[in-house]
Amino acid sequence: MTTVLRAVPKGFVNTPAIERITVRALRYLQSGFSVHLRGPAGTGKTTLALHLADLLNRPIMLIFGDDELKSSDMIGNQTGYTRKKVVDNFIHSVVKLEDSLKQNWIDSRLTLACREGFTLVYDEFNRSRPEVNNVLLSALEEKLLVLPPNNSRSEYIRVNPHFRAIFTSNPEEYCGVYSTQDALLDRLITMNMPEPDEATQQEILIQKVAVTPEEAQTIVTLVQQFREATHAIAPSKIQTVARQQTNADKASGLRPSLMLARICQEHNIPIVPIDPDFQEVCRDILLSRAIGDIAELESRLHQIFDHLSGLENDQIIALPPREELTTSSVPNNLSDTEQKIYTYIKDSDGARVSEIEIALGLNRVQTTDALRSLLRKSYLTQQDNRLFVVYEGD
Ligand SMILES: Nc1ncnc2c1ncn2[C@@H]1O[C@H](COP(=O)(O)OP(=O)(O)OP(=O)(O)O)[C@@H](O)[C@H]1O
Repeated sequence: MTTVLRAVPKGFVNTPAIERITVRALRYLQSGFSVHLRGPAGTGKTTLALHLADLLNRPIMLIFGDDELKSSDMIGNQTGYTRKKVVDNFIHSVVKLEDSLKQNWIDSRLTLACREGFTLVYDEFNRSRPEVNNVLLSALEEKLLVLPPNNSRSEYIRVNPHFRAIFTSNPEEYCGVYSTQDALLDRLITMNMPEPDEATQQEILIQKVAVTPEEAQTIVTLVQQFREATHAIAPSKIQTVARQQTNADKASGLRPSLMLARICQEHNIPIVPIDPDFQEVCRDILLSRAIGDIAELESRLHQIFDHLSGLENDQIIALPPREELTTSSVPNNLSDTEQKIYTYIKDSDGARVSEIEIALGLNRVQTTDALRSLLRKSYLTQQDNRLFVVYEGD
């Protein structure tokens, strides 16, 4: 069954940068041209395509590009037939049978959109085989959609003047993407959608996930810095086969930023770079998206946590030598677990989360809860993945 979308895309965030591209695209569509939004994964192409389609105020037909897509999925096909049988038994001894078969044609999405003047959104159209997209050539240029030969109906339909098409695509070096025929590209106005600027990404996080502007800034900056750091790790390495195996390093930072913001927001995880829970979510979301040695990536990420917490080497509050310590007592407002952890870290001159767990026989939840509380009360600080006691008088 063909579904016609009438829904208004929810939560579309407009910023000056998005507004500029929207206005340009709308101009081209209003002048009767089809628009093609091209750019890396996660830059907001599909969201903008649906927003533009909504602004055109016509029903929307949505097609997703796919290697398995066939021409018949685009234009339609003959499904089954109607059989008419007339039995003439006026004279009982003579039986006359008249049998006729009529095949039924069912319009598919492109045909319906062309016939009715709907807006077609063809998402990631270059994931379909190029020959499948050939049917679009005459529809876009001559405004005729050619149908398979059939005796009972016209072999083409005139494209309704309200018909518009909005295409989106990822760059050709992406896995599973075909190069687009020049003839099709020549009929479209292609607009490159770069990575949204930081202000746009922050605004999307604030409006979609309801994080504060400071939290949005922390997330967007962290993701951005991590992407820059991992691109810088070993450019030569990234040219290798490994690069072709994943699209992650080519994708925008917007999607991981949205994931981070949503998870932290929904699970009350403080969006602060020194928080152990926040760091774990960051590790889960970011490390798998980068290429390179996992230990090196992790160390880069921790440098960024330190940097954003103001704990970079040159900014770290120097811990005084032990003999100069002004107090060795344990603060008295701590829970039992916090006291144990505090004492252990103090006695061992700093420790990693995993060392604390093993030494004190605690599980991850107990440890991170206590560490969060100690960090919040400013009894601990973090440097290069290790926790240290902050002594009175520092
Ligand atoms: N202007 C916007 N307003 C609200 N959300 C947005 C906006 N732009 C992008 N997003 C959000 O960012 C994420 C990625 O956007 P989208 O899916 O449109 O990107 P895309 O470029 O089509 O990605 P892909 O190439 O992987 O399909 C989505 O969660 C989307 O909701």
